[in-house]
Amino acid sequence: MDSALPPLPGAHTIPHATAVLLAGGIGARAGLGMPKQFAELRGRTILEHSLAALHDHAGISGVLVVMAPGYTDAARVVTDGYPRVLDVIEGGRERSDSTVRALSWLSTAAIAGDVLIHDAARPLVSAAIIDRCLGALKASAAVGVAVPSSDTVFRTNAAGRVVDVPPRSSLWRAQTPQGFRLATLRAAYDAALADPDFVATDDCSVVQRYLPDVPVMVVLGEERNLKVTGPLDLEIAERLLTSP
Ligand SMILES: Nc1ccn([C@@H]2O[C@H](COP(=O)(O)OP(=O)(O)OP(=O)(O)O)[C@@H](O)[C@H]2O)c(=O)n1
Ligand SMILES: C[C@](O)(CO)[C@H](O)COP(=O)(O)O
Repeated sequence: MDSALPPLPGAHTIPHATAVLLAGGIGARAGLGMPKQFAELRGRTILEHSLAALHDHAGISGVLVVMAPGYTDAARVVTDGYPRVLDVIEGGRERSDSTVRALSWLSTAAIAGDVLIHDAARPLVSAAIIDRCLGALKASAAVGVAVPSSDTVFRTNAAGRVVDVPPRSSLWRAQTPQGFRLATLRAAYDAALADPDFVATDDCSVVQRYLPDVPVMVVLGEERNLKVTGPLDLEIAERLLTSP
């Protein structure tokens, strides 16, 4: 196979996927006055931490970066040093709209196979998590990464009354990356987009809801793979980056 890039060490033994790095949000809850993916932790932007984790993994053949509208040039300054970045494109209004844009770009580029979708807001993702996700994709068409919930979770109604307390042993907190056969994720989104009530905060739920016959399997994440959402998360992530 002709390739402009040398093969990654050990790449032939590891299953491969294209990665989508979702950085299309504006970071309203972080309150920084700019998308939080440009905040620096230990001298590198959150965007670069997340990008490097995917880019440098032997199982990732290329990374498509989906960026908040108006920030693609700023993102390219970061992605320039990463030759396996396929492109930087603009995201949509919601996270799921950004995924749809990525799926459309991948179709146009005739990229098939498996895809890992990762939040740029999770800069502490480890190679071990990516390994587990890629490994599980060999047998499953949809894979989520999650950690067992250490909190009891209340489900409430609009009045704030607790209507259900699911057993904690069945509750997991979803993280990213989430891995899919591209054809499966595309089929799920095709069905979702035909639903006028479609809302989703992650991609596994789209497969789970719209392709109920496709099992979405879970592999273990890590507590340190936190999502930088509010100001406190920035402090925690900064500290975690100094410890293994
Ligand atoms: N329209 C959007 C919204 C979110 N994301 C990405 O999805 C991930 C998880 O989203 P979240 O933490 O909610 O990020 P923001 O949307 O930026 O945050 P906020 O909701 O506080 O504005 C982030 O990497 C974010 O950049 C995206 O690609 N496109
Ligand atoms: C995908 C996700 O990170 C899993 O926990 C999460 O659902 C993203 O949610 P957000 O509302 O976009 O922060």
